Amino acid sequence: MSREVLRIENISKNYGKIETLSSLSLVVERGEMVALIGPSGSGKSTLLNLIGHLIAADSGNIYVEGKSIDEFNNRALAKKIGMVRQNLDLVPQLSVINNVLAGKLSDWSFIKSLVSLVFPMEKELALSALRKVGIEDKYTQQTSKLSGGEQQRVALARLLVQNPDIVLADEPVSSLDPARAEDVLSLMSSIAREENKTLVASIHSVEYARKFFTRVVGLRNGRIEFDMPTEKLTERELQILYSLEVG
Ligand SMILES: Nc1ncnc2c1ncn2[C@@H]1O[C@H](COP(=O)(O)OP(=O)(O)OP(=O)(O)O)[C@@H](O)[C@H]1O
Repeated sequence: MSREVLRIENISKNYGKIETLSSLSLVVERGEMVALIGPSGSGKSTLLNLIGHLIAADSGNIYVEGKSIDEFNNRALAKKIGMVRQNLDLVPQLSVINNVLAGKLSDWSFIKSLVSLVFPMEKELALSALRKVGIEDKYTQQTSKLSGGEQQRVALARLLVQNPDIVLADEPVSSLDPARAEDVLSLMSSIAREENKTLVASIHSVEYARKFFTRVVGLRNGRIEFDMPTEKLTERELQILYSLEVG
């Protein structure tokens, strides 16, 4: 079986006159952990949103396991791709367990989904995900009452229940203090490794990119500046990537 899970071919995306991504191509193989780094505004979130099919490209193609992303319906795509975003997309008024089970919604009928809001179904599934992320004891709590770090864990547990092959994460730890950020990243990368998932995440900290990812892609002005195994990354590439343009 081919190891290629994601192929991005000549993707361009403009917002008005701003060229956000410019004929960008990237191939990702199963099990890779790819960190997208680059200055603010370089196009990291836009790229992730395109792969997650939240926005459409102006031109170019994206293939998931060899099939064009446009050929997947929402349910089929949710089995392949899951996303954790800055705002986490959790429903604050719901209990932790109901937010976790939302990862299963694409599999369930509308009625089953509604009933599950009152009587959490597949409780064991949700509890085992919460156990993996270390907050099983909080399952009945209202999600809004949890700390930022705990809410990140709820989002990770929801992802475990959704169980997609490819995990996209947009700044997954930007709102956390360093100790918690390391905790969440280490959890995320060990889950990805154990379950042979593919991880593509935008990350501001080069230090975290080095520590938790196998491959690093540097974006600047919507183009790939470099793409290499993390251990090969040197100060020189970083200086060019983050240097300010004058004039
Ligand atoms: N919905 C939008 N409407 C207009 N412009 C947008 C929109 N989304 C992104 N852009 C522009 O596209 C460029 C790239 O934004 P993007 O959020 O992808 O960058 P980023 O690398 O993720 O930045 P950051 O690290 O600050 O999150 C920016 O110039 C931004 O202003």
